[in-house]
Amino acid sequence: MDAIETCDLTKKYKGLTAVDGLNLSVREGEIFSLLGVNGAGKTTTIKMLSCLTRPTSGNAFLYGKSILSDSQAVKNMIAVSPQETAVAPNLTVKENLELMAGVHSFSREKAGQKTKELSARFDLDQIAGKKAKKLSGGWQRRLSIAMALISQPQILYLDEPTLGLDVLARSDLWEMIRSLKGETTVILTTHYMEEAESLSDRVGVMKNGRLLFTGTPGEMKARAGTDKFEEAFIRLVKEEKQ
Ligand SMILES: Nc1ncnc2c1ncn2[C@@H]1O[C@H](COP(=O)(O)OP(=O)(O)OP(=O)(O)O)[C@@H](O)[C@H]1O
Repeated sequence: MDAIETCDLTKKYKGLTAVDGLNLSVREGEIFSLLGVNGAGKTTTIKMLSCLTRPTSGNAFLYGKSILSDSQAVKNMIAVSPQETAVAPNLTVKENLELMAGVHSFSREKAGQKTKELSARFDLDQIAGKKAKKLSGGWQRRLSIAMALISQPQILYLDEPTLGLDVLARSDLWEMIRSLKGETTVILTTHYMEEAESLSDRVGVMKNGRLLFTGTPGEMKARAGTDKFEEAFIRLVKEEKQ
């Protein structure tokens, strides 16, 4: 079964069509990057898929559950790590993870167990007692992703996961994201083409609310007739008539 399937998904804001008849499928366990220049409709798509905003028309199904008629089931299977880091600055790393476990009403025992498990898995145990505000941007983002994983989501949305990070922090986060492959379906948005190429099983390119292309990074380069991914993206987006 596809993890996500959208059927003519559309969102209009007054005179503007932000997402225009999107038909997209994302396979279970893959890392799928949604690409597009500013205003292409990526965030609006993700907002609809997370039931944060209702489509004007069309529908989407997450593991067969409709965002329109089964939004509670959809919300239970997703987690989001937003662009603005979602950590509580004055709480420690451990407290942030426990707080998130509390949000999901885990028993104290389960909260402790999940906190331990995720801290160990993502090397957060060495900084468990540190306040989040004292962490570097890369570690804050790492914590934010670990917090999103507490509920064991089937689908994880990562919005610009390495925005503004230095090259080392970025490479560490890439490793973290790669480790989720096959376990959690990951949808990520990014403006860094190197990141999309390096992490994605498949990519989708949007422009003016429409999907121009879906396929592997290799297929995208072949389609655009270049061996450079960034160049392929530019060609695809520029070639499309306004
Ligand atoms: N709440 C809103 N009201 C009116 N217009 C909106 C609203 N949200 C988004 N838009 C418009 O919809 C279009 C798509 O926006 P969206 O944020 O989905 O694009 P994006 O691809 O995520 O861009 P970026 O890469 O800059 O984040 C844009 O023209 C934007 O101005």
